[in-house]
Amino acid sequence: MPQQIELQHITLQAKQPLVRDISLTLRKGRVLALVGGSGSGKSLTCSALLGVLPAGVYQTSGQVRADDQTVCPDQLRGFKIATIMQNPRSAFNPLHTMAAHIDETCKALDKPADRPMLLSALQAVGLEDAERILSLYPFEMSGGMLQRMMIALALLIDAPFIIADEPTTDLDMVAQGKILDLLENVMATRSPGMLLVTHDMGVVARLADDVAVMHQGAIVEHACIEDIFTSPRHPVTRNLLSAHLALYGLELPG
Ligand SMILES: Nc1ncnc2c1ncn2[C@@H]1O[C@H](COP(=O)(O)OP(=O)(O)OP(=O)(O)O)[C@@H](O)[C@H]1O
Repeated sequence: MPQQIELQHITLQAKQPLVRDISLTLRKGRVLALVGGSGSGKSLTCSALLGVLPAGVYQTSGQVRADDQTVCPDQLRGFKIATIMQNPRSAFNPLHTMAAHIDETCKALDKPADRPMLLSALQAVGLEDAERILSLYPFEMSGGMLQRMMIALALLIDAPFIIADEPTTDLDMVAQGKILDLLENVMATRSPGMLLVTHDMGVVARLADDVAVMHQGAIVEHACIEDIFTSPRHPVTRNLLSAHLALYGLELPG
């Protein structure tokens, strides 16, 4: 199993450049937060890592490496990298039960649908009544339950890396808190490498070890969590922190 996955000098473009010369390293046991305003290029960076660029977007340079070997992202998706997406409802087929989703995922990855592992993954995410949960269709579940199910699938796959793209954005405050507890627990018990995409500096403060800040398709600051919160350098980082502190009536020291 790889210990680190790197994006090296990735440049993406459609009619115009969208993402410029991005280099990031995900390490097992660490959470790298990718933050930045809307449209700064966070999701496209994740898509490049997963090899699922949208139609009309092309990679013009760069590579993905697992440990020290260049790899095709197709080899990583699912097998080595699990994804937890924003808006969990759109990630599930409305015509399939949870049991069918699990079968499909296991078949796609050529993994046996191991019952004890499945029960332990559901229990780990707090979906206790396994029989009932497995019989449910997505419309019968809340956003928080579906997000838990996505995390359970990531645990079942047992991928060493996880991309969590805005995992709490569409949830109410209580559900958000529970999902953050769960992600903290996943890090403590399984130590995957995690790429956490978020706008929310509160989420960053809770989970991240390192932070990369994106602006207009480029990484403008990359530092450990302590440095980001105590001595942010780039104006975009300072703005993100100011907006976060303002929620608590605080200001960034000059
Ligand atoms: N399929 C596409 N064709 C052309 N441009 C695209 C396409 N997908 C995204 N873009 C553009 O690329 C830029 C980066 O988009 P991206 O979705 O990566 O931003 P983001 O940081 O994830 O934003 P958000 O936080 O709002 O999800 C934006 O300017 C967006 O309009």
